[in-house]
Amino acid sequence: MPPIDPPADIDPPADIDPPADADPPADIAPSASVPDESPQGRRRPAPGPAGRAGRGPGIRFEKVVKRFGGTVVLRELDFQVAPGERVTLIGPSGSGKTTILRLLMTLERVDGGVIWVGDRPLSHMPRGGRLVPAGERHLHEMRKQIGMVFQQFNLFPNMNVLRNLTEAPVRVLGLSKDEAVERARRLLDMVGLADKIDAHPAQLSGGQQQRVAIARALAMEPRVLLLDEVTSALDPELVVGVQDLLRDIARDSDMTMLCVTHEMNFARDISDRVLMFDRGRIVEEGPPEQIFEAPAEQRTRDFLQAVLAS
Ligand SMILES: Nc1ncnc2c1ncn2[C@@H]1O[C@H](COP(=O)(O)OP(=O)(O)OP(=O)(O)O)[C@@H](O)[C@H]1O
Repeated sequence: MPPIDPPADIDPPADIDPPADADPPADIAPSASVPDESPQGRRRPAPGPAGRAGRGPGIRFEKVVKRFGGTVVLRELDFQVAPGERVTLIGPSGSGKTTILRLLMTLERVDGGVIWVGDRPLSHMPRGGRLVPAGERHLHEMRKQIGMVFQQFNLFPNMNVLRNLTEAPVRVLGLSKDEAVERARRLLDMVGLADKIDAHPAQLSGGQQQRVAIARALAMEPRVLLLDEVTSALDPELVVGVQDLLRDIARDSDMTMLCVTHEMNFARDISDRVLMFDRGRIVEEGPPEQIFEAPAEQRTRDFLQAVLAS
């Protein structure tokens, strides 16, 4: 297989050298600007609500390029997230935030560069001393670590709540039915929907459906949790309950979390760090208090003002 082909309109990145035996260092070291502990000291070694001990892996985007047709959405994007860190992506519509989550979820493939999750490339796999685009089996293995909650819930409409929560743990993780049911019951209890176990999605409010979707993501015990505008499809009175649930999850678990939201108070509460995007690039990053109270860049100020006015 040839080395990674950069798109024609982008300078080719330097060859991506897989480390000796194709194993780069274990969890990506946090960059100097990444706090190791949140100010609240909320990182706990205890198992999170998903029952898994240990921090989620670090994530690193290395010169990542994504194009849709002739449009370059991400142009050699570099950033990293420390193990267990909670990072929120903000920025104007179309700046590439959802695309970043979809690349991590392997719903989209990179057109250049490499995405690392912990010590393994997500988008590529080592072969013959080079990194080559990942095959389906590699993607399937990597995907198990990553859970995503979508704006539109994406529950299976023809399955009841219990089956929505047990289907993938049984099929993908190989749990026995009893184990999966036990896990589902525990999670439904946690999200306050134990009494809806037999309901179908259409019988639930949007807020309840989103809680089920959160429980379903956690049922896979992901080490990375991606949240994409999870409250923007909800009626205003349902937003608080879902946000409170996610605040608790962020506080109590050690997953690495990436969140896209237009809710700045929510972003402030759950993030260790905020990345401000514009046209596929990071224009500013920092702890939430810095970004929201003293943004350095005019584009960040303009964006925050526009969000406040909306
Ligand atoms: N499947 C696709 N096909 C074509 N273009 C796409 C596709 N997905 C995203 N795009 C384009 O990529 C750009 C970035 O989209 P993306 O959804 O990542 O932005 P965003 O910052 O998440 O925006 P928003 O805040 O509105 O959700 C946009 O111009 C969008 O139209």
